[in-house]
Amino acid sequence: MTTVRITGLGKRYAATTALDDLSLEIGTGVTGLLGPNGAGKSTLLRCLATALAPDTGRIEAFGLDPAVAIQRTELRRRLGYLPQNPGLYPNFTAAALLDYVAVLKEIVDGPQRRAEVRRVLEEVGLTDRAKTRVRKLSGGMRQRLGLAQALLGDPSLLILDEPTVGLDPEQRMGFRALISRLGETRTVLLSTHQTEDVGALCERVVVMRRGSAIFDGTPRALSGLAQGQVWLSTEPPPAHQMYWRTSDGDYRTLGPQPPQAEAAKPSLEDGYLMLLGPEVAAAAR
Ligand SMILES: Nc1ncnc2c1ncn2[C@@H]1O[C@H](COP(=O)(O)OP(=O)(O)OP(=O)(O)O)[C@@H](O)[C@H]1O
Repeated sequence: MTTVRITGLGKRYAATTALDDLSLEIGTGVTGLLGPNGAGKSTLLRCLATALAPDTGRIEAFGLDPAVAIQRTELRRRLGYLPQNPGLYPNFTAAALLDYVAVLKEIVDGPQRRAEVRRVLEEVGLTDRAKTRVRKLSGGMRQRLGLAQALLGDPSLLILDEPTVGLDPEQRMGFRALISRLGETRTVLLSTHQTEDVGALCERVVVMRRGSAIFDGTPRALSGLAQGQVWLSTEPPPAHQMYWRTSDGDYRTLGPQPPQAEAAKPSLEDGYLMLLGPEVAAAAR
């Protein structure tokens, strides 16, 4: 079911076009945003979180238009946002910070607020750090606290800007399980640079480049873009080809078949790199 409709969204910062006539419909479940640095992912998430007003175009979420003040307030009640740099007050304890945000989220009843703070701490596995000051938490713990504040009030729309950044592999697994579960009944839009996150988490992936969506489909369809174009060999391919060394010491090549190379099953990363090929190759030079 479509819950968010974005139509012709545009945003410029001086001479930079961050969003270029972007249209997108998002529904219940987890949708992943992939794209190179500067593609406009954070700008899109900020606009959706009502933290930034677009220059042109329209957003409609749960039938609410954030350009209209009263509807914007109602939408804010229904969304949780994890920004790229959440700026958590360093001298607050984890629990005090969540209590503070819970007040801002209009959870005014004391016992209800304390129960909600306990619930979100539990969700992100930080119960034993409730009394630790933010400045003493590790980067991964701060990231989990950032997610916890987004979960306060059980929002229907979760907007998560690079939620798995700074997490170790075990925490990443835990986060993926939590986000997948949240996506069963909510609309979750997240940005990431990790193609594995998208494969593990998202029913749908949107690839952005220079403010536009250049791919919109399932993770399987994104992998499929590299079908018949992925090769493994023990010897390096010709230098002009796009290739890299794998952890097994083999060479993985994208594009035409190099000499003595065998066909390999495409991964999501292969599909993504095929899509962005010329740009990635140019950046590597
Ligand atoms: N506050 C700002 N002032 C000026 N330019 C900005 C500002 N925020 C973003 N930009 C520019 O807008 C473009 C899109 O940036 P944005 O942060 O949305 O991209 P992104 O896809 O999230 O990138 P990343 O993956 O590096 O986080 C970039 O060229 C960026 O330099």
